[in-house]
Order: sequence, then C-alpha cells, then structure tokens
Amino acid sequence: MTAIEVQQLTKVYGAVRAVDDLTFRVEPGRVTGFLGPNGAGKSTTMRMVVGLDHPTSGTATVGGRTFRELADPLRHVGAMLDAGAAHGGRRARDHLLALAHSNRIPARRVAQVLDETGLSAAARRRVRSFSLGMRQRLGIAAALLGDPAVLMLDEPANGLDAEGIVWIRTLLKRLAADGRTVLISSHLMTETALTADHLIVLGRGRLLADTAMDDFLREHAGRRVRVRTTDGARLRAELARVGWEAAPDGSGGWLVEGADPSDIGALAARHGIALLELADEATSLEEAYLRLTAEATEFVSAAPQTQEV
Ligand SMILES: Nc1ncnc2c1ncn2[C@@H]1O[C@H](COP(=O)(O)OP(=O)(O)OP(=O)(O)O)[C@@H](O)[C@H]1O
Repeated sequence: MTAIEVQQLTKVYGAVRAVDDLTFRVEPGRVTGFLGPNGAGKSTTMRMVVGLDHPTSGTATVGGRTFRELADPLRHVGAMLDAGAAHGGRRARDHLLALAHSNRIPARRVAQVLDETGLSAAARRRVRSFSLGMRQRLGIAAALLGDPAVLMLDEPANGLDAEGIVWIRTLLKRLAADGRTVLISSHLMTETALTADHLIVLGRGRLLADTAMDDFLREHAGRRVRVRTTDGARLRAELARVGWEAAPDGSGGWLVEGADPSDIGALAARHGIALLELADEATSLEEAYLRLTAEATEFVSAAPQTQEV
C-alpha cells in the first residue's frame, strides 16, 4: 500500500508562502480531489511530491521515500502536471517509447497505454498536431506507462469532450478500486463531486479541509428544501410563524433554507395545505466549497498581518 505523505511542507518564493506548513496523507484505494482557489498551492505541492521543486522545509514522500530516492520513479508514481510536456515534433508513440526506455519499462506497455487512452490510431502522429484533449490523453498515457501504484494528475479533465470526461472519471475510479492512490486537482466541482471519494482543500498554501466527500458536504453545506403547493401564500405565512423563510424558486415553487423535508411536510399536514412537491435539495459541492473558501478568505483578511506582502 503506497500513500503520498506530506509533512509540515513549506515552499517560499520570495515574499510568497506558496505552501505553508502543510500536512496530509493521500491514501490508496480511493480518488482524492485536491481543491483550492487559483494560487492556493496545489501545483507547487504536486511538484514537490515529484521532485520538480525543493521544499523550503518539510517533506513530501511516496511510500515513505522521496521521489529522488525511488529507483525508476515512473514505475512508482505516474504524474501529469503539464499536458504540454511532450515535445511537439515527436510522434506520440516515440515520446512514450523514450519514457519507457529511460525508466526500464517494457516497450509493450506503450501499445497498452495508447489503447487505454484511445490514442492507438494517432500513435504515429506528431504531438504538435494533437488537440488539447489528445494532449491530455497523451499525458495520462505517460502517467499510466509504468503501471504505478500512485497517480497524481493536475486538472485531468481539462480539454476533454463529454465522452472524454466520462472516460477519465471511469478510469480514475477503476484505478482507485484496484488499490492505487489517486490524487487529482480540479476546478470542476461537479466533476470532482462525481469522481472523488475524499477531498483535500487548500487556501493560501494552508490546509482548509482533509475529509471524506460526504462529510465535507454535510459539514459545509446548508440544508434546503424545495416545495410546491396549491396555496403558496398560506404555506409561506405558516412557515414564517415558526421561523422558516420561504423564498420563490423562480418556477412557481419555494425554497426553504435550513429546513428538512419532514419539517415542512409535518407543518403542511397540520394546516391542511396540499403539497405538490417536496424535495430535499442536496447542496452542491460547489456551494459547500465556496462557503469554506469564503470563510477562509474572511479569516485571513481579518487576521492580523504577520508578514509583508
Ligand atoms: N516558480 C515560481 N516562482 C514564484 N512564485 C511561484 C512559482 N510557482 C508558484 N508561485 C506562486 O505560488 C503560489 C501558489 O501557486 P500554485 O501554482 O501552486 O497554485 P495552484 O493552487 O496550483 O493554482 P491554480 O489553481 O491557479 O493552478 C502562487 O502565488 C504563485 O504565484
């Protein structure tokens, strides 16, 4: 079982603390979404995990070893941090063959990963003729090449079409179900909600959350009920009497923040109000995430300044 372990990791660029005393573990067997606003430190953290950047202090290890200590690292960690990394003049197959050769990976893996990423027909084309989505697939093919126990992908769905997005979601879930460690950064909340089981959220280089997706939604999302009735005005008045506020949903129904369907159903029954619809509106990951990061921003701007910016 191979985990990514980040301990008291800090990276300072001049006056910017890009990563600030970060500690977390990415566990095998599940997809972990890595979230945070622009500039939160996600890419810097990932770069330190694969040895592309040196920590100012702290450690980032894979299976207890730093990336530089791993023999044939692509056989342990597959990373796609920059889908533009392949040289445009190279043919896709040759790019993968060179990577395989330098990491002592059998050449037959090249055909396998080209097939797995849907690029077999384009294997002999030069990378410069590839669309953004095809480059993305090639980056994922390179990450899969060494059949690694750990995968780390920066914005894996970037540039993929609808079919490609379903493909990558299914692939990532299967890789995690195989027992691999899968870390994906993303700004696509709906996609992350469908793919990830666990979340690590950063804000200004610091850890804001490290939690199961379900718990995250429960903790940071508000409850909300959508209700439609033949007598909206009366329902609204009765709700107001017991402290609930019903707001029009724009399509003839009402939204009641903070309520549970059973609260509304019981109240309507007591007053003989007919309900046409009563639905628990699951708050989206996007709303929960925005609430958390907004709280963090408020906290940061309200806190005393300890450093010159
Ligand atoms: N090589 C560098 N030199 C100077 N500053 C850097 C460098 N790399 C990153 N930074 C700064 O570090 C901070 C964190 O950047 P990083 O790219 O890690 O964030 P991110 O969470 O990946 O953002 P995004 O979602 O926009 O990709 C930012 O303020 C960025 O400007």
